[in-house]
Amino acid sequence: MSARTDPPPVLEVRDVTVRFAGLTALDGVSLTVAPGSVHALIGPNGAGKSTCFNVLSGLYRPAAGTVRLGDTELTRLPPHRVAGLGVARTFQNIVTTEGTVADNLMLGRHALSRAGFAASALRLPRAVREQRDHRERAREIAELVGLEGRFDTPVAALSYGDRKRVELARALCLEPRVLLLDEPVAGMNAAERARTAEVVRDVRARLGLSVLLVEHDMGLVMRLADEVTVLDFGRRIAHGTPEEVQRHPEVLRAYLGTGGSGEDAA
Ligand SMILES: Nc1ncnc2c1ncn2[C@@H]1O[C@H](COP(=O)(O)OP(=O)(O)OP(=O)(O)O)[C@@H](O)[C@H]1O
Repeated sequence: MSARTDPPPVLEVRDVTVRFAGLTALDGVSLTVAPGSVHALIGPNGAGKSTCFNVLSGLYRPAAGTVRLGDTELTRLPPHRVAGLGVARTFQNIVTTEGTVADNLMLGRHALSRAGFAASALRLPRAVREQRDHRERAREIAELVGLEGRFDTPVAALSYGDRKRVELARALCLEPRVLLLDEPVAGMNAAERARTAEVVRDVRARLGLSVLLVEHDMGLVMRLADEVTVLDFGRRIAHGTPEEVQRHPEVLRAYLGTGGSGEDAA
C-alpha cells in the first residue's frame, strides 16, 4: 500500500463569493494551485483566509463561484466527499490528545478502507491483511513527518510540535493530492517552526502533492511558497511570487497602512 505517484490535478478556485448575513467574507476570489506547488494564502485578520479554506474543504457553500480539482467539481460537496476526492486539511486549533499516534493515523486511513465493517469485526483474512497494510503505511507516514519511534506513543506524551505533526500525518494518511494546511506552525517555538518547514518541504517533494498554506509566519511563507495570494476584506489584492507580493504597494498598505517590510504581519 503506497503513495499515489501520478501528479496532482490543478486546484482552481473561481470567483468564489461567501456572505454571512450582511457581510461579504469572500468577494469573487480566484486562485489556482499549480500541480506540485506550495501556494500560500495570506492577509490581515478577517481577510477571509479561513472562509476560503472552509469552502475548499466543503464546510461552507459559496453563494457564487466554483472549486474544481482537475475535471472534478468540488463546489458544494460535503467534507467527506471532498476528502475522498483527494483534498485533505489540517485545522488551526485542533491538536489531538487522545490515543496513540498509531490510533490517530489509523483513523485517517479509515476512509480508504475497502473491507466492510462486518469483515473487519469478524477478522476475515482479507480485512486482517488490509488492516496490516494500512498500519504499515501509517507507520511510513509517521516517519515521513519526523515521528519515527513515536508510533505507539500516547499523543498526550508528545511535545506540542510533535502533536501538530500528528495532525499533519493524519491528513497525509488520506493520501491526498492537495493538502490544505491551516497555520501549521501556530504556537510553535523557533526550532519547531524550522523543523515543520523542513517536514512540509520534504513531504511535498516525496509525495508530489500540492499544498495550500494559510500562515501568519511570513518568514515561513517566504521560505516555502512558490506563489502567494493576498486577501484583504474578502478581496484578492495581490498574487505572485513571495518577492513580488512583499513589494506590492496594496499589500504594504493592507498590512501596515503606509509601507515597510511586512515581516510577521500576515
Ligand atoms: N461563521 C461566520 N459568521 C459570520 N461571520 C463570519 C463567519 N466566519 C467568518 N466571518 C467573518 O468573515 C470575515 C472573514 O473571516 P475569516 O475568518 O475567513 O478571516 P481570516 O482571514 O481567516 O482571519 P484570521 O487571520 O483572523 O483567522 C470576518 O469579518 C469574519 O468576522
